[in-house]
Amino acid sequence: MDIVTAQEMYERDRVTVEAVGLEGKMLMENAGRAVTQDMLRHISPQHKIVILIGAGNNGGDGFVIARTLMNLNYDVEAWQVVPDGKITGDAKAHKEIFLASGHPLKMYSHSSEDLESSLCHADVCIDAMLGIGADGRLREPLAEIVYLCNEQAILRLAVDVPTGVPADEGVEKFDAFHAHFTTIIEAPKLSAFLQHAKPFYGEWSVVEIGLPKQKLPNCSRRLWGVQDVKRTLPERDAHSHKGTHGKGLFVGGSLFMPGSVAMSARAALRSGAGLVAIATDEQAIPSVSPYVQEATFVELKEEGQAVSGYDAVAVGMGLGRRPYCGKVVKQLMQEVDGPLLIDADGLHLLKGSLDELERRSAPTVLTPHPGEFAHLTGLTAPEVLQSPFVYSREFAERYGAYIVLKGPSTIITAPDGEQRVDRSGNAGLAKGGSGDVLSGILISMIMQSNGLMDALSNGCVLHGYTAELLVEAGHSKVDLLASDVIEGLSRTFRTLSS
Ligand SMILES: NC(=O)C1=CN([C@@H]2O[C@H](COP(=O)(O)OP(=O)(O)OC[C@H]3O[C@@H](n4cnc5c(N)ncnc54)[C@H](OP(=O)(O)O)[C@@H]3O)[C@@H](O)[C@H]2O)[C@@H](O)CC1
Ligand SMILES: [K+]
Repeated sequence: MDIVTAQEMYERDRVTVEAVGLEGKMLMENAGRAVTQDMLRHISPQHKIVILIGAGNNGGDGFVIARTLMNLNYDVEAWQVVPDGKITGDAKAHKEIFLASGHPLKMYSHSSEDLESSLCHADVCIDAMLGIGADGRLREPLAEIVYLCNEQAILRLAVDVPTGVPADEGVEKFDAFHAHFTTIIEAPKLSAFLQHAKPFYGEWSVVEIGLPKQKLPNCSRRLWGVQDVKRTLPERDAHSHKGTHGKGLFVGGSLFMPGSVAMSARAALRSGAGLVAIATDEQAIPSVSPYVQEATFVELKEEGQAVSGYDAVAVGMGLGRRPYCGKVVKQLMQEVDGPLLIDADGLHLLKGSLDELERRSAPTVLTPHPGEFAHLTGLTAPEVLQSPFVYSREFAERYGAYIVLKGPSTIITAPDGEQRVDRSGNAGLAKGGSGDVLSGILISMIMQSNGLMDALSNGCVLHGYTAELLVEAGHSKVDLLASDVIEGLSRTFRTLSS
């Protein structure tokens, strides 16, 4: 599923009208009816419903929704919250159809307390005030109405985008309608994945309104989910041997942090890697080896490691930040001629060798969380969280690297700017060790897949989906451990292949 900016959505609209002659008015009818159908999951004929209708096409959708619900005999009060003169074009046409159908329309005015009283007595409030056309902070009377709606103990449903939420990234502060559910039209907008905007959407779903998929412009961003994994996960060949599934090297771990690299290596094996070697401090080997009996070990040396003969290398997990570790990361960037994944302490140490990153011709994968990415880029973490799509694309393009920007919505970016978003997982993953497990799964996928983007996207979903399955099967989001996720991978692979 594509993820779009407001501009890209308008472009899709324009192409649809031009290429196949589906008019705006017809699209609005489709949109309103599809949204109504979706919202019927949350409302019943016993509910008192208030629908708030704004000036633009989002308000136009509102007229269609109100008419459809009234035709179905739902108990609906429709409120136009802007002056008549503001309603133009397709929205005006649908207002006329609404009125011609004999339905009553209430008008909001500043002095009116009626809306407040209606909201007080209602069970459900549908927000069709403002969609992707939102521009700047909410102006009156919308700001006041949104405040009123958010104050009520009422089920709040939003059409396309909750009023006040910018469709795109880059906006720091806004007030908005706090929806429990949002029905998004055609494609989720960027803000549905931003930490500070996402809560306003509540749970969201997407409805199709008849845009001609074959004719639409290509989109460089898409959502990646379990169905995509099923479609693209390589099958294990019956005639394969351990070499077929790759030999990975994990460089990391130290006397006081032996667990990280051990978990990465074990996660790689549990997700299908053929062979795994670990380069770590000599003193750490006795504590790591019982946990990953299948691995072989090499001593991590200040003067450099032998890196040939591996299909992929990961560095950084539990490595520490001792002065010589920076040299280790630099040497790997210079000498690893296959995929190199840099995580955790490796990312911290990378900051001093970004020129090496730019010089690499083999693929490099960086797996930062927003704080690590902020450190790498010189931005602040809030800046990263406000515009993660644009900053990760800029960095990926500038340094020719793959970026896996981790979070509740993980954004995976290729050096050519292609982006994929993985929303799988739960709060149980917000724990030490989760990143190490993810790195192991990613290395394993990289070694077994043809394309790097599929490998990274599938790896992220496998990690998150495993946490979901574990919580479904009895774990809680509180007790879940990173090591549970490793052992849970067997259930995930079984589920995916059934
Ligand atoms: N394929 C599609 O995409 C389809 C899209 N469709 C729907 O169209 C929606 C987009 O419609 P849109 O472009 O008319 O914008 P929309 O969000 O209704 O707002 C415009 C109005 O808001 C006002 N306004 C702006 N900022 C404001 C603020 N801060 N505070 C207060 N007011 C503010 C602005 O007022 P003005 O600046 O003129 O005073 C203007 O009148 C989209 O989300 C979807 O629901 C479907 O119908 C069919 C197919
Ligand atoms: K809305």
